Amino acid sequence: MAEATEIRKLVYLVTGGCGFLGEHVVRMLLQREPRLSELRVFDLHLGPWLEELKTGPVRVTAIQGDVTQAHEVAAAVAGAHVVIHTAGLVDVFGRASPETIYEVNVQGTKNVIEACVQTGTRFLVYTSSMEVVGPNIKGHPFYRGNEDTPYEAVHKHPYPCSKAQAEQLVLEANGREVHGGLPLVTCALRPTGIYGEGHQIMRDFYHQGLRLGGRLFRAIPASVEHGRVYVGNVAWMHVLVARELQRQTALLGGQVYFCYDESPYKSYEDFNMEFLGPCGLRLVETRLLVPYWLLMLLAALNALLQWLLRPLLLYAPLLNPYTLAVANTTFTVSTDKARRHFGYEPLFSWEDSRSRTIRWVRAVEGSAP
Ligand SMILES: NC(=O)C1=CN([C@@H]2O[C@H](COP(=O)(O)OP(=O)(O)OC[C@H]3O[C@@H](n4cnc5c(N)ncnc54)[C@H](O)[C@@H]3O)[C@@H](O)[C@H]2O)C=CC1
Ligand SMILES: CC(C)CCC[C@@H](C)[C@H]1CC[C@H]2[C@@H]3[C@H](O)CC4=CC(=O)CC[C@]4(C)[C@H]3CC[C@]12C
Repeated sequence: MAEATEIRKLVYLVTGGCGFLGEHVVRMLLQREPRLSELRVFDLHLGPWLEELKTGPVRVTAIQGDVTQAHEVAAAVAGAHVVIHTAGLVDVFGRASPETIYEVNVQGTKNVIEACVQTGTRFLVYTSSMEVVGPNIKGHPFYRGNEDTPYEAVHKHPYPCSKAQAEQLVLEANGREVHGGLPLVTCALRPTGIYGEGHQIMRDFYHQGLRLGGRLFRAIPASVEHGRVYVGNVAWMHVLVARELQRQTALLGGQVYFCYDESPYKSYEDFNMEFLGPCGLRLVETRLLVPYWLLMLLAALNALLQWLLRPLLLYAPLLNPYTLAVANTTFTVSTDKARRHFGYEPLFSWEDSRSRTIRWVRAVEGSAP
């Protein structure tokens, strides 16, 4: 017991700690970071599940706050050794304005960096995204690429633009002098499409399938590969990189890493069927009935309706020209950079990731959409 208290001396802050990924990072830190003494969970909306975490050996501090408010961020960061910045506005459906997306994702990240500099926090891990690379607006495939694969990253949509800007800010901040005179050490993780327990879009597809009598209709050719990674492995990568950033500052500082695991390369829809299939849904082949030009037309119509209805109501369906382009462009990664740099191996096998996700979808079954 005395030993455990002796080694527990680190304070971590997780921004966005009540989100889909953030919750997994929080739980993973509590399970797998033995040097943790205090875990600060910062989010705009705090989850009630945080209460159950307050009984363990680590002090869990819930902080309701907004990353766009510099003073709130600085107060939360003060005294933390490590910040894991996952908070972000994940919106590719036109729910939020481009200004709001920029404010949260870019200004929020600037506030986190400045708070580290002002208060003397030295280690910052940023949750970036595959979207900072692509798919680009030209629809070029990125086929099993790695962090060094050349790719023309051209964005127009506010979400990837904001993530790319924020990532650049984080990487440029590496080496800046923080309060106390030591250098800031930063890195960025780029998950591909995350799946697993708590994944809202998977839940949406599941409920949509139930409404359609147990069927989903294929929209994207099976040959288009879309990179996916299990949320538990993404969380594990965050925990590991945060730990190793403190030990190997020169090697890891200023680096980017794709998040990867053993999840198979498949199309977005075929991949979802790995979980939705065992829960009773089937994917109906409709390629001949719904040609791609018709999907593009529907997506454009959705965008038009969104614009027309905006003064009256928020119309934000899953299908729009951007989501169609992302789903319809091959983007997969194949890399071992995280293994080489900080010894990352996925914690959950594909079988584990799959069965955990299926179990969660089954539990969602009774819940309202
Ligand atoms: N879901 C995915 O497939 C991927 C997500 N990412 C990135 O991972 C991170 C987490 O994403 P998810 O967990 O999927 O999203 P999420 O929406 O479930 O979680 C984001 C969290 O940030 C919080 N947040 C939003 N605005 C905030 C603000 N102004 N101040 C404080 N907290 C705020 C939200 O309340 C939420 O709890 C994001 O940065 C996202 O860009 C990257 C790649 C893929
Ligand atoms: C019937 C349609 C054509 C299918 C629509 C599926 C889309 C809603 C999703 C297909 C690909 C997803 C995105 C992708 O996984 C990459 C992402 C990374 C992020 O950082 C945030 C989420 C997302 C943009 C993700 C969003 C949903 C899709 C567009």
